[in-house]
Amino acid sequence: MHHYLDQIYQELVIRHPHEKEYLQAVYEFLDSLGDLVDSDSSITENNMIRRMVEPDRIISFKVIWEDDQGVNQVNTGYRVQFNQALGPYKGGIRFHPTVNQSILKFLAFEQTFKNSLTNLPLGGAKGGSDFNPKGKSDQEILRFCRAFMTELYTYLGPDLDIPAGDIGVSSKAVGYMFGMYKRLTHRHHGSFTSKGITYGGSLVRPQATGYGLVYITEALLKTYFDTSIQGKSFVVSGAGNVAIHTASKIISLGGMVKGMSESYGMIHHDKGIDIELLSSIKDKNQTLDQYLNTYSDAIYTDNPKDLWKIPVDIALPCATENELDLEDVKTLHQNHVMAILEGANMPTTLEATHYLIQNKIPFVPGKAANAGGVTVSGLEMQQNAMHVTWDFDTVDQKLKQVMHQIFYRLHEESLRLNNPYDLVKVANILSFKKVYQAMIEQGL
Ligand SMILES: NC(=O)C1=CN([C@@H]2O[C@H](COP(=O)(O)OP(=O)(O)OC[C@H]3O[C@@H](n4cnc5c(N)ncnc54)[C@H](OP(=O)(O)O)[C@@H]3O)[C@@H](O)[C@H]2O)C=CC1
Ligand SMILES: O=C(O)CCC(=O)C(=O)O
Repeated sequence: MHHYLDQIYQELVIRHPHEKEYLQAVYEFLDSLGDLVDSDSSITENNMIRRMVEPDRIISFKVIWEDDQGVNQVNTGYRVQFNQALGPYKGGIRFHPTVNQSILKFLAFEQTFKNSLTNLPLGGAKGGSDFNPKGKSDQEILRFCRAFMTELYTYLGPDLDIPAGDIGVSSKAVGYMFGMYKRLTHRHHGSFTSKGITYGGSLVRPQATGYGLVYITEALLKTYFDTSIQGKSFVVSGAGNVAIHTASKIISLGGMVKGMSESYGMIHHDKGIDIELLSSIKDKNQTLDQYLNTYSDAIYTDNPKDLWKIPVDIALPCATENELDLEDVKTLHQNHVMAILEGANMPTTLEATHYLIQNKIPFVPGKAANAGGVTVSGLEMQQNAMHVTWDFDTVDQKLKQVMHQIFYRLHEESLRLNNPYDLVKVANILSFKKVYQAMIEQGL
């Protein structure tokens, strides 16, 4: 890494030695900026990058809620408001037992630069709690969401910070949080996205991240291979919001999804996953092995990593951070994978990312490939501000346009830099430039 950038990184290691996900995201980012720093001495003189890699603020609080047995439970809640140079803070809320400050800092950091790539006027944030919604009753989730919002609401608002959903935060949980926000503020305004359709949500928001990922996959296949999704085989990790909508869009375009996973296992169906069946298994809170009751020719294993051993044309990690490591990408490469695109945030380890770039396997990082979710969140904010509702096709077309714009800008820049197989570097450079310029112009 460039000496000056390495200095900044080493300072962060000393200040936050245990925040490995945050350090990983910052390392990947800084590692892309060397040439830019060499070409413009003002970047080192104004020291802006040092200010850019630390969040503006971290709000951390205790959440006390009552379970169904009447016992008080305690969790930790957070909101990391990373950067508001481009607009109000914006980013999802995650409920998962693994949530900690490091994970939310990495997600908020990534969100800042993802939002920059969309060209929407949005800053970056992320929040959440180590609360585990799995196995909780509806009333427990309601009580938790109310308690969480009671602590957080004062830091939110349509021109201040606008959360949305993420892992473990269903549209129901968003509704409970927004409902509490309104009780506390007496305001009904666009201070949340991924809301329900009946109270100001946007059509296409539930599908947006998955559809956006498929739109960018289409553009990549056309550009690098002059082909389409029709007849291509895929694996899609996860079986949540992003994965399910990714898989159903692929199938509707004539592609075949050969495998999907959850944290405890994976299902391989060589004739193509029946996504309606898989979704209904999920809706009934059943485990993936139930799929075999209908399709005895499918294979279930209790290791989600077996997914990456299935020979396919395209792999789409859509579950969680660091789920795709060096061994996995080597296996995919041996099996002649054509491209890998990140539906999740930072699902690929640093070593695996380097391997893909070195071996010229087209790879689109999450901050570009999964920007569809926040894009439609931006469109939801626009509709709320204008008090209008757009139909499905209108929102879908706008989403497609933004995703294609992101991809073609990255590709063009990669050609300009003579390195069409390093879209990580160009995503970081392009997103950096806009945030940097906005910070300079506002004297931040
Ligand atoms: N929702 C959105 O709009 C956006 C989401 N993202 C990112 O996409 C990813 C998925 O989010 P989302 O779909 O909303 O979350 P969900 O909670 O809806 O789904 C997550 C899914 O991933 C599975 N999973 C978790 N860990 C693993 C693992 N190690 N291997 C295989 N599967 C696993 C979960 O299984 P189980 O239930 O067994 O834990 C679950 O099926 C996250 O990285 C998120 O930050 C990015 C942009 C926008
Ligand atoms: O819609 C949003 O505000 C953010 C979505 C999100 O959390 C993400 O892009 O990771």
